Amino acid sequence: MQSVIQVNQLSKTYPSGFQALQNVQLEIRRGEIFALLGPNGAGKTTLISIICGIVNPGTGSVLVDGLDIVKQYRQARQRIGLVPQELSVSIFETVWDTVSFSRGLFGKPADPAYLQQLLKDLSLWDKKDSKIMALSGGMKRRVLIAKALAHQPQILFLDEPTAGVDVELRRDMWQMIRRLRDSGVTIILTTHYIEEAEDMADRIGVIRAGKLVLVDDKSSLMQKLGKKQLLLQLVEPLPEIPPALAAYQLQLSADNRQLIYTYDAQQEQATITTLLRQLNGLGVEFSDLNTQESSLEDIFIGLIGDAA
Ligand SMILES: Nc1ncnc2c1ncn2[C@@H]1O[C@H](COP(=O)(O)OP(=O)(O)OP(=O)(O)O)[C@@H](O)[C@H]1O
Repeated sequence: MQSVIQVNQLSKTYPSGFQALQNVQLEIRRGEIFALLGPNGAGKTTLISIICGIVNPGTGSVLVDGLDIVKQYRQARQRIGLVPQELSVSIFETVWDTVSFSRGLFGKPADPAYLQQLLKDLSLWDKKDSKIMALSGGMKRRVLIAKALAHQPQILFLDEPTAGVDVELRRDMWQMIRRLRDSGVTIILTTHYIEEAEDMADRIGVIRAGKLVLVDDKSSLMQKLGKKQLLLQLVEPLPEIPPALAAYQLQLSADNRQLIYTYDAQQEQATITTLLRQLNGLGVEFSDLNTQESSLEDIFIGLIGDAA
C-alpha cells in the first residue's frame, strides 16, 4: 500500500529544553485507520501537531502526500483535517459560519451542498444556525469534526476523539470514521482506550516517552497478544518432557511439578483435548488444571514498561 505520510527521524525539543520526540520513524499508509497509543505526556499530540504544521519540527522531516510540511506548508496542510482535543472555535459563531469559514480558509470554493450533507451526517443540520456556545458538549465535538472535514481533506487526524464522550456519540463517531475510511480518507487517531484501537484500527503504534516503541498490524499484534497458557499441576514430578510431546513445545517448571502449554487464543480446543489424551496415554497424571491469559492491558503496560 502506498504511503501518505512519511515521518523521518523526527525529534522535537521544546524551548523549555524538554525533549518530546526522539527519532520517530513512521509511515502511514493511504486509506488506513492508524491508532497511536501511549500514556499521558508520551508525545502523541506533539507528533500530530508537527505533522499538521501547528508545532515546528525540530530535526527530521515529514512528508504529507509527498509534500514537505515546512517547505510546502500550505499544500501539505490542505490535505489534512484535524480534530483537536480542545474546542478551537469561536463560541459566538454559528455552526454554519464556522464550517463555511473553515472551508474558505483552505482556499476551497464554496459548496453549500457538501456542507449540508456533512452537517446532516453529523446530526448537526438542525443546529446550523445555533451559536456554538448554545450547543451541548457532544454537539461541540461534532462541530469540531465538521470543521475538520469542511475542506474535504484526504487525511483526518483525531486527537482523543472519544474522551469524555457518551456511548451513543462514541458509536456514531466510529460509524462515521468507518464511512470516511471507506470513502478513501486516511484516519490517524490517538486514544487511551485500547479496546477502541482494537475495534477500529488497521495498524497500531505505541509511543512512550517520545519514542515509537512498536508499530504493527492489528491482526498480527492480536495474534501475539492473544496468548493463553494451560497449567497442569502434576501428581508426581516429571524428570523431563516426554519426547512424544515435543510438538507441543511444553515447558516444565523448575520443581518439575508443573507442565505449561502456551498456545494462541484462536487455536482450536481440539489440540488441548489431544494433548490431555496423550498425557493420559503416557501415564502422566495431574491433580489440577487451569488456564491463564494476559489481558491487552497487561501487554500494553508491559510494552510501555519495557521501553523505560
Ligand atoms: N509547549 C510545550 N513546551 C514544553 N513542553 C511541552 C509543550 N507541549 C508539550 N510539552 C511536553 O511534551 C510532552 C508530550 O506532550 P504531548 O501533549 O505531546 O503528550 P500526549 O502523548 O499527547 O499526552 P496526553 O495523552 O496527555 O494528551 C509532555 O511532557 C508535555 O509536558
